[in-house]
Amino acid sequence: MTKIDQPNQAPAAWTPADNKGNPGQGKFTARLHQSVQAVWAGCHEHPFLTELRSGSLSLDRFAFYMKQDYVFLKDYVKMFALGSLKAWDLETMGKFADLLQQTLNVEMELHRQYAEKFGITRDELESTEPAPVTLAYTKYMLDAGAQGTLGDVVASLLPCMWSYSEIGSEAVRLHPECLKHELYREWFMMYNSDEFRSLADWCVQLMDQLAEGLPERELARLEERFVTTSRFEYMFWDMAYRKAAWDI
Ligand SMILES: Cc1ncc(CN)c(N)n1
Repeated sequence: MTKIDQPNQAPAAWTPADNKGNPGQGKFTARLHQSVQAVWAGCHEHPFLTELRSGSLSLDRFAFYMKQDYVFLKDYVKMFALGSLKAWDLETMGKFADLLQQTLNVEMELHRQYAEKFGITRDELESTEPAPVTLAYTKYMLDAGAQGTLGDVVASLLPCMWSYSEIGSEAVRLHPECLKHELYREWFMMYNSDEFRSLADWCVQLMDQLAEGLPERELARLEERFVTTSRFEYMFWDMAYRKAAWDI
């Protein structure tokens, strides 16, 4: 397995372009990973995730997360539609179309079944009002995708896949006790699965392909997308921990 096939670790080191116009070395995703080190570390160490790993997270906090995540997923799948729309080759168009159908018809059904184990009904999921952070995150992502190129779609989506894959695999590797909780273990198994890892892998590789040969101005915009949605990932954990809905 090459480094790039392991989305849970940063790909080979990145050096920026110099001021004589020479391009930087290494993978663009290494630069992205470096730029969010502190944000992702903040996610790993957020009480929502430390308590989820130890099994001490309260069920009402997790239920809040599940409901907001359902709202999130509805817009997340629309990003796949945008990916298919903005791609130029049939293979990438097909991959995004498959992801759309898989997520909409398989993963969201699994989410509904999993939510039932926490006493959340399907009606409750469907009628969940987006909390401010969920709304800001999903609308930012959809706007970035709608206004931009396929690179913007992928840069905005990448933290969703890559950070969750890293969270799932690091949890199981470093805190195997996370698999002991009768309800939360399923969550860790999903994000530590080979399927999820290969999805994150694919997205990392696509990002590097799309970044190849782009001028620094465009790379900087893609980096900004990636950093922004990474920050939203952090805020999503924090929102769920605080159960931060509208307070007015
Ligand atoms: C907020 C959020 N971000 C990412 C994922 C992983 N698809 C998720 N389920 N929810």
